[in-house]
Amino acid sequence: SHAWGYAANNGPDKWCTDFPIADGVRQSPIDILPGASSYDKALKPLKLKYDPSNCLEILNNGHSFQVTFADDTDSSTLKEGPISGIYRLKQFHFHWGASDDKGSEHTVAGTKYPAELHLVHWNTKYASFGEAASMSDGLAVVGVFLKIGAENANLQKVLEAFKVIKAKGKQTTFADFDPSTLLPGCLDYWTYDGSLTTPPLLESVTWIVCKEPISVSCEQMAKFRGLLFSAEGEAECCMVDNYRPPQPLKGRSVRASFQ
Ligand SMILES: NS(=O)(=O)c1cc(F)cc(F)c1
Ligand SMILES: [Zn+2]
Repeated sequence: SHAWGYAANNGPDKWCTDFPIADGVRQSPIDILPGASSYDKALKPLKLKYDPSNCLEILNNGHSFQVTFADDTDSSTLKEGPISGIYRLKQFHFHWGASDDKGSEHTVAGTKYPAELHLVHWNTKYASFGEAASMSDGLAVVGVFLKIGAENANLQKVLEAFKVIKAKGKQTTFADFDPSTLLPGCLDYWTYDGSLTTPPLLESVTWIVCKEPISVSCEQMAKFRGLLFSAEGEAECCMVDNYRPPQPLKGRSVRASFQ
């Protein structure tokens, strides 16, 4: 079975064994070089509309924690930006480090942030997330960097749920959460064609990475690191460094929505 993870024996350098697309032509994340990205005046502002009542549950899946949304209607959607059509929010999750000097998946001219938020959306021209995930224009993920600073009050509700989802496989109901509270004030972004950053590493993602980070305090980051990769009854293994390092650009261009 696919026991991929982030340890030396099953981490990013080993994923190509079970998932050969790991060495594909449009893999993510990447190191974003602002000086090498090209401003595209045709890029539209992001149009994000989220309905907090679509929020369903929060779960520890053994790789990260994720908040899942009801995606049976167009009430929580991403439109415009670099995409065409309507993409529905499916879930959001994070990647983070064992210390504040690392943790993000995308980097900006080599700069690593302590964490990165991913808001995952799927193209409604397809019947489901699962079908969309196998199509080159199937998914759109909005990435938001977290930077150490003031406590982020909008994260508190998520952090409070950690006590009941500490171990792999734990989940609990999570209601009335508005993910737009986790977006930066400025929605300038870089965009490029990429992939899922975890197995199955499918090359189906239009990446939309916000230039402006949101804040997180070091105490809040410590709470992220209190989650476990391990299930109840297993030897405890802290959920940290659940990020894939940047992958080769392989000729891709990165566009900027701003000058
Ligand atoms: N980390 S990611 O956003 O690329 C991602 C999203 C997803 F819905 C499934 C995955 F396996 C990976
Ligand atoms: Zn992710």
